[in-house]
Amino acid sequence: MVIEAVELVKSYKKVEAVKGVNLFIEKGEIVGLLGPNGAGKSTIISMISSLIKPTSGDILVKGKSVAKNPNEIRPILGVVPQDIALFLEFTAKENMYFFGRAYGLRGKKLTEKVQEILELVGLTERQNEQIKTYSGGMKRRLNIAVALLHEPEMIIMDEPTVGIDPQSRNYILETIRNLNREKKMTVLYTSHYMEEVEYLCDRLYIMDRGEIIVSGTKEEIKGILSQEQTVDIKVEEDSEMFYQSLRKYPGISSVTISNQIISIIAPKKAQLLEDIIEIAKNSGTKLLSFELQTPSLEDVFLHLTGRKLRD
Ligand SMILES: Nc1ncnc2c1ncn2[C@@H]1O[C@H](COP(=O)(O)OP(=O)(O)OP(=O)(O)O)[C@@H](O)[C@H]1O
Repeated sequence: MVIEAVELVKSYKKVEAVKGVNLFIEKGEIVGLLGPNGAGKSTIISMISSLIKPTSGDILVKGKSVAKNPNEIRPILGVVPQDIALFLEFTAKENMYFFGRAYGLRGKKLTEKVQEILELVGLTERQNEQIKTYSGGMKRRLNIAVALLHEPEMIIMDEPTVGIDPQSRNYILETIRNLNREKKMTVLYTSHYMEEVEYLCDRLYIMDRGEIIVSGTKEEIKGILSQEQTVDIKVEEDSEMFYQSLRKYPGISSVTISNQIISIIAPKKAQLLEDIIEIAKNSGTKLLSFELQTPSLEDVFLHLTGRKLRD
């Protein structure tokens, strides 16, 4: 096991940011930590990387307590923070040399490592430009490159694709996949984008308000909704009465509305569509279409919390 968190708690004066979290990450896995803003993801990462101390509980990295052995643990982990931690006036290459030296790399080894990693994140061509001229996505790619310089066994990424262009986002996702497949890198990836976690991760933990609300493989998690189905109902005009009547339908666990599409999570039963048509008729609502969806991780979150991941 590379990481094990046991009954991890972090309290601030007014908030209990992490409330007794247990999680583990095995060697070679890509594990996702998925949750909305404020769920506690960054706090967990800061505790794993020994930037902040847990209020109680412990984190073991390869069996050793982070709190007791921070200096032994840092070389094992490459941490990519949410904020860009780079020198904007420097070129990408200069930034890499600066951080490489800070990690103790010198001479040929440093030169080779810098070039290898710049190639990996797709910045070889632009390495001699000051990074203040870079796009947000390129800066994030360099941020990842810096975290890989000391050849960590595991990389921990805190929402590395927030606010960047789709091309850089895809590049980052592919880079992580390749690192895992080709270099057997263990990865902890946090995000509030369900699609990214779904694409990348073998196993995941879904967090909300400081707690892990569900964990398992994607299939296991979606299996929670195996007795239910998601139906998108398109209506001619939004109707409060139709919406409220649907909410009262037996077994319905969620009803959300956006742009004339009402999405429901309801029990799988043959009569469901007929019942919806009846409810629509009684509330004078004209239905335009139905679409049955396979449940997504977003639906599981909605089912468990009654809220959307990105509310
Ligand atoms: N230094 C701090 N002092 C007080 N409260 C804090 C501090 N750091 C985090 N919190 C609170 O702890 C909770 C969890 O925050 P955290 O940043 O870990 O969430 P997150 O899931 O990473 O969300 P985001 O994606 O917005 O970073 C939030 O309510 C936040 O306001």
